[in-house]
Amino acid sequence: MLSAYTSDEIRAAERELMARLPDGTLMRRAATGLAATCAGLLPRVYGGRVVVLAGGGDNGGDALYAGAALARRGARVHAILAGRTAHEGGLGELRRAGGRVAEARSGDAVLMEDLIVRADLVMDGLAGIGGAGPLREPYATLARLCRRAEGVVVAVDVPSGVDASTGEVAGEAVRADVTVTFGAVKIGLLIDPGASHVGALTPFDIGLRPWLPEPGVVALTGADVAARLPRPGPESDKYRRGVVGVVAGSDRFTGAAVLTVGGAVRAGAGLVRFASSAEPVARVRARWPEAVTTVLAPGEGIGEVGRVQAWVLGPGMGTGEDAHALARSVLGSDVPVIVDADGLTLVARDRSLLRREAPTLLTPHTGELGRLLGVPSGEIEAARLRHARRAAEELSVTVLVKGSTTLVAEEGRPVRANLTGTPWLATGGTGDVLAGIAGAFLAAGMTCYEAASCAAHVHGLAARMAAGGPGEGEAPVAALDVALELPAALRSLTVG
Ligand SMILES: NC(=O)C1=CN([C@@H]2O[C@H](COP(=O)(O)OP(=O)(O)OC[C@H]3O[C@@H](n4cnc5c(N)ncnc54)[C@H](O)[C@@H]3O)[C@@H](O)[C@H]2O)[C@@H](O)CC1
Ligand SMILES: [K+]
Repeated sequence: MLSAYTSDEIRAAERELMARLPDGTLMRRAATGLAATCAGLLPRVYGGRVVVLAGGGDNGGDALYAGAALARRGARVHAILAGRTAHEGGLGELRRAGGRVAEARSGDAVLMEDLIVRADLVMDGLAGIGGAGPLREPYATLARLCRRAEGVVVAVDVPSGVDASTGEVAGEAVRADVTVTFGAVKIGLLIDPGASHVGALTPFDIGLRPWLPEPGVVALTGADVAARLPRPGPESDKYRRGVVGVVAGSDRFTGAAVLTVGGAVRAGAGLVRFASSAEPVARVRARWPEAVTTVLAPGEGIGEVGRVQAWVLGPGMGTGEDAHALARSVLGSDVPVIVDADGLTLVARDRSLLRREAPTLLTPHTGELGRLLGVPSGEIEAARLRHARRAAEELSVTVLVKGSTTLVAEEGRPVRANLTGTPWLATGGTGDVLAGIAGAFLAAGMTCYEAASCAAHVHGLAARMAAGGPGEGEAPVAALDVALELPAALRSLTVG
């Protein structure tokens, strides 16, 4: 399990550790790790062109010390100082190692731009966990110039401009190829928009672990998911493996039903019971003969469908009066329910639907979450963590917020960030598949929190496999491809 922390938590741990070590030890450790990573990224250290962007704080200090280490190995290092002051020790060491220094406020702008664009490696030491609010000038201009860098951009601790505690980006921010982060992963490195500025995340241990608190955000690894997934034993039968009920689709939207059932079937449900109007039932029967189907008359509830251990409610079911009555019938059951898509619209209109004893998992994208909370979706995208937590608290449910970073929030537990997502997943119908997967896991006896976070992981993995790896040439995926790839994704997970 990967644990992530706020800036304040990291600082508190640093204070504890620093009190037990000679002055400057931690920065030395950090700079040594940073220099080693940078050396590995340069085609050749000797003669390599390195630009160090140094802010006025300790983040700049790390970068200057690391620059000095590279200069001692023969790299041609230029530091560009963004602050009115710079870390004294780091600057002195860089100068002694033969590094050159320019000041962003007074130096030749064209020359500095040229240095950044043509460097083999740019180290972003503008701001780390001490960064606050949108980057001011000249920090912002330097961060912007990094986009044009032809060489590799290495963020020191945090890409400057990204809020280390939340992943929020209020203005200009560095887009790094690699981020070397010290002591522990910061929350903002896992959550978009911050996460998409990180590049390859490279944690470097400086010994903080014993002083870190319980994390507020965590991410499951493949081994964590493998250890949690239900595996059939010799005693298993379809009922023990879990019966998922799916209420989805309508005469207008039949595809959502096929995809949701597909997600559940391919993720290993013992049995899927599908209930809807005649047209989606016909489509589901044709595509998934494994499913047991029931045709519901308009306004009819789920009374005759048979026993299930968890329901998936919503994809393509419509939002009219009959759909509302059906939703009430499903949410009136005493088993866990996943509410997705149209189900979320119904719940946003009538929150009384959520008053129930059994657990509920909502799976909104940011637009749907916006409707649930009465907040524009742009605000949610800019501050995902805050809104995911707020939704879980306000609605007293487990919430899985879909999007470029999928988050699972439940009151009293760390938020789980999913790391397997891929931009290829941003295509119609993939959410239906995700709801089906979560349904299969929930019916097998997992909690909403575990089922949601494991489903997000497996869903992302299946999408990546369907899209092909970077080496193989990537391609767009369709939602059904993701469902079909699920067994391979599940097979690839091994308990570590
Ligand atoms: N505290 C420690 O023991 C250690 C700290 N380390 C480094 O120290 C960093 C934290 O250092 P600091 O607390 O000095 O803070 P930072 O260096 O992260 O940030 C403060 C600097 O950024 C500038 N700044 C902040 N927000 C800005 C904005 N919006 N626009 C323009 N400039 C802005 C400030 O003026 C100041 O110069 C960590 O991220 C890490 O890189 C490491 O050396 C490991 C050990
Ligand atoms: K930085």
